[in-house]
Amino acid sequence: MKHQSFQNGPVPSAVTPFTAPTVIGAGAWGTALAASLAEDGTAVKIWGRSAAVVDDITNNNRNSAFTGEAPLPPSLSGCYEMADALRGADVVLLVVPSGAIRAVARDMRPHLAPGTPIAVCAKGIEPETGLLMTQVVEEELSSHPVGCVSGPTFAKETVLHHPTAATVAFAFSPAERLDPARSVAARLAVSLSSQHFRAYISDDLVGVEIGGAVKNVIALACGMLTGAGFGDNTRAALITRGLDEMKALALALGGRRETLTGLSGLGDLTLTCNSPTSRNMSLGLQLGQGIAREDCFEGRPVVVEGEANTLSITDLARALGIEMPICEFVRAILHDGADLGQAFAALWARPIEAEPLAMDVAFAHPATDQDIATLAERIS
Ligand SMILES: NC(=O)C1=CN([C@@H]2O[C@H](COP(=O)(O)OP(=O)(O)OC[C@H]3O[C@@H](n4cnc5c(N)ncnc54)[C@H](OP(=O)(O)O)[C@@H]3O)[C@@H](O)[C@H]2O)C=CC1
Ligand SMILES: O=C(CO)COP(=O)(O)O
Repeated sequence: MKHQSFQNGPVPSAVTPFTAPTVIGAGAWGTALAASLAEDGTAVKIWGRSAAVVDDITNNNRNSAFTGEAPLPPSLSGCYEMADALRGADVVLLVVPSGAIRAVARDMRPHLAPGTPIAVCAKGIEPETGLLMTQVVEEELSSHPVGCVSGPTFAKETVLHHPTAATVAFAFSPAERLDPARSVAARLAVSLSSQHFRAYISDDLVGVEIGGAVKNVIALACGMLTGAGFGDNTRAALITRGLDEMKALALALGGRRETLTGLSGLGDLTLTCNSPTSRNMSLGLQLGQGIAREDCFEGRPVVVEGEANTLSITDLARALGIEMPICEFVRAILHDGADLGQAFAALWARPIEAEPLAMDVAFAHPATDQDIATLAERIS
C-alpha cells in the first residue's frame, strides 16, 4: 500500500492511492502503466482484445508480443471481457491508440461504476472534430472525471525499470483545489509512483495533451531530416521551433505556456525527436532515407500516431489561424506527396522572425511583415 504525503500548506495531507485500477489496452504502453500500478502488489486488471496476449500476462507474467521478456508483477491479471475488467474498478487508464479511443470509451460505458475517473494515455487529436482525447472521452462518458497521463516514456524502458517521469493531469474541483492531496491527479500520481516511476500533477489538460500530440509530428520531421543526412544542429532547430508551435496551439486552446516546458512538452519532445526507439522518429528516419512508406518497418503494421495526427493537428491550427510551419512541412510530405528537399527548402526560406516576437506577436495581431518590423522598432 502506498501512502505518501502531499505538501499542501503547513499541514501535509495523506494521499490515498487507488486500490483497484484497471488498464484498458494491453499494448506496450498499457502494459507498462499496468506494471507500474501493480509494482507494490496492488491488484491491477488489464483488458486486451487478444486472448493470447491476455493469457500471456495472466499465466506467464509477460507480454511477449509487446514488452518482450520483461517480467510483469504477479498482481497484474489479464481480462478479455470488458465487463470483467471494469467490475469494481476505482480508476481506469485508457491506453489504446488515439484512433480507437472513442469506440473503446463507448464500449466501456455500460460497465463503469458512476463517477469512476478515467485517465486517457493516448497521444493525439481526433480528426474531423479537432477534439483532444480527453474531450472525446468526456463526450462518450459525460458523468466521469476525465484526465490524462503523458510524458517522456518509452514503454520498453519503463517495464525495465529505467527511472521514468510523467505528468498526470485532471481538472481540480473547488474542494480539490483547497486540498490537492484529495485530487484524482494526486491519487493517481501516487498510485503510479514507485522507486522507478515519478508522476507529477497538473490541472492543465490542454497543455499536457497538446504537448503529447504535437511532439509526434515534430519527431517525424526530425527523423526525416536525420534520415536525409543532417545532424544535431538541424534537429535542435526543429525541436526548439517545434516547441514554439506546440505553445502557440496550446495557448490558442486555453492551455498554459509553461506546461509546454514540462515533461509532456519539452520532455517528450526531447525524448522522441532524438531517438529511433520512437516509432514516429523512426518512420521519419526511414522516409528520409528514401524508403517507400509501405516498406517502412519491413512492412509490419506499427502504431505511428503522428501520421494521422499531422492532419488533425494542422486542420485544427488552420481553423484557429495558428501557424505551424514544421507540422505543415510534415503534412506536405506525408499527405500531399511533396518532395522532401523542396518542402524543407520552403520551410527554411520562411521570412526571418525575431524569436521572442514570433510567439507574442502572433496572438495579438495576425502578424504581417510590417507588423513585425513596427514592433521590432518599438522594442529596440
Ligand atoms: N509505446 C510507448 O512507449 C508509449 C505510447 N504512448 C501512447 O499510447 C497509445 C497506445 O500506444 P502503444 O501501447 O504503444 O501501442 P501498441 O501498438 O503497443 O498497442 C496498441 C494496443 O491497442 C490495441 N488496439 C488497437 N486498436 C484497437 C481497437 N480498435 N480496439 C481495441 N484495442 C485496440 C491493440 O490491440 P491489437 O494488438 O489486438 O491490435 C494493442 O493492444 C498511443 O497513443 C501512444 O502514443 C504513450 C507513451 C508511451
Ligand atoms: O510517446 C512516446 C514516448 O513518450 C512513444 O513515442 P512513439 O509513439 O513515437 O514510439
